[in-house]
Amino acid sequence: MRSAKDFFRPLAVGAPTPLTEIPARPSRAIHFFDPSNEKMAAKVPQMVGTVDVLLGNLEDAIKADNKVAAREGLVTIAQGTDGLGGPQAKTQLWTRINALDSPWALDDLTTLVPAIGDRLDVIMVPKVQGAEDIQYVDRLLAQLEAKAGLDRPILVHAILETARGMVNIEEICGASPRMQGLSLGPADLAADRRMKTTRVGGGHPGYLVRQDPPVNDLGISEVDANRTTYQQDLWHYTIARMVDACAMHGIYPYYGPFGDIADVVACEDQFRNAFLLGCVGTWSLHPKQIAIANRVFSPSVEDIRHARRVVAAMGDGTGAVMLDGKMEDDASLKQCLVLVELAEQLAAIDPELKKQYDALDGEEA
Ligand SMILES: CC(C)(COP(=O)(O)OP(=O)(O)OC[C@H]1O[C@@H](n2cnc3c(N)ncnc32)[C@H](O)[C@@H]1OP(=O)(O)O)[C@@H](O)C(=O)NCCC(=O)NCCSC(=O)C[C@](C)(O)C(=O)O
Ligand SMILES: [Mg+2]
Repeated sequence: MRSAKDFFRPLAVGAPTPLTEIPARPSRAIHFFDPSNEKMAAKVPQMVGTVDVLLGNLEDAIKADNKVAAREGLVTIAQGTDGLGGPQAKTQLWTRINALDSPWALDDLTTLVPAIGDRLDVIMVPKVQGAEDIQYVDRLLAQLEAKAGLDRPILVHAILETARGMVNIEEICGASPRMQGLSLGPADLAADRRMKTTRVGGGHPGYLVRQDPPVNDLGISEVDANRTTYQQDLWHYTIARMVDACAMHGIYPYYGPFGDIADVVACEDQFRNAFLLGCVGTWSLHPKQIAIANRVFSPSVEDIRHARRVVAAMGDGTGAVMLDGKMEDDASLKQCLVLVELAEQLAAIDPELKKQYDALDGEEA
């Protein structure tokens, strides 16, 4: 563990000073593309400005034979695409490097940082097991940033994909001032936990609770298979744990992948559960998931209307008032302010959303 006085010191001479606060940049959809896939790569320039984050994936889903092509493709795309990546860009540029124990991770970092370090906002590290993985990347990035003369630290995002990573979640979040956030890796995590699922995220029809049975005159249950069942969320515990760990450390939780690309309805449900629990965004694997993520992770106009009314009704923010038959007080005001602040951040980059929220301005509180 680093002492508090050293925590915000650069880990290499000449490396940029770590940030004391992680900027709340909109990142509703982190859209994955394979930089070695010509068709996908060709779509990147037209996606800039339409999605909050474009992520060049180098890890799983990239064939072993294409690992070098993906890395080089990402460099070409980052260098040749205007408006992509960097602190002022509307669309951030992230990458997911290969796992730290793979033959590719070191070359990923030593190639990308000198070539496109000024464009790369966040590096996603897969299969993080504990603070030691983050600390390794932290020091190496500092050395590479110093060598490349970068003036801004590249942030780090961990994917939770192992039981050990989940158990060590708080120490992972607090391992470095570079830590930007966490994502759920449901497929690897399920395998590591030996869950009996075969999907990439989403629910399972077998994970359910069933309505109580009818009871006969003697008070004995009559077993009836045709009772209503309610499918439960397999990921509730994991997401809730991520949200707490991130909130405690001032970093951001994200859902992750939803592999049933065709099922846009269940995808939206899963994303919304994560939004309501505190996540700021999710992954998009296919272009059609971007609009779903943008919709779900932007507060609705109705929520903002209500939140603004509570803010207005609460005056100096203390005490209790009645609004529409409900009690509002300091704590409900704080919840409303979370939504109002998020709406302001999103309106600053999303003109369509800004128009919708601005239309509320004339309404009476
Ligand atoms: C699902 C797939 C195979 C369907 O790909 P497709 O070609 O069959 O789909 P399509 O509907 O036919 O595509 C229509 C058009 O969109 C393009 N397209 C399609 N996808 C994209 C994209 N992402 N970005 C940009 N363009 C895309 C595609 O090339 C095509 O272009 P065309 O009209 O010119 O022919 C494809 O979308 C894909 O490969 N997506 C990315 C998958 C990925 O990144 N997986 C890894 C993340 S999940 C994960 O790793 C798990 C985790 C966290 O580790 C753990 O839980 O453990
Ligand atoms: Mg994985």
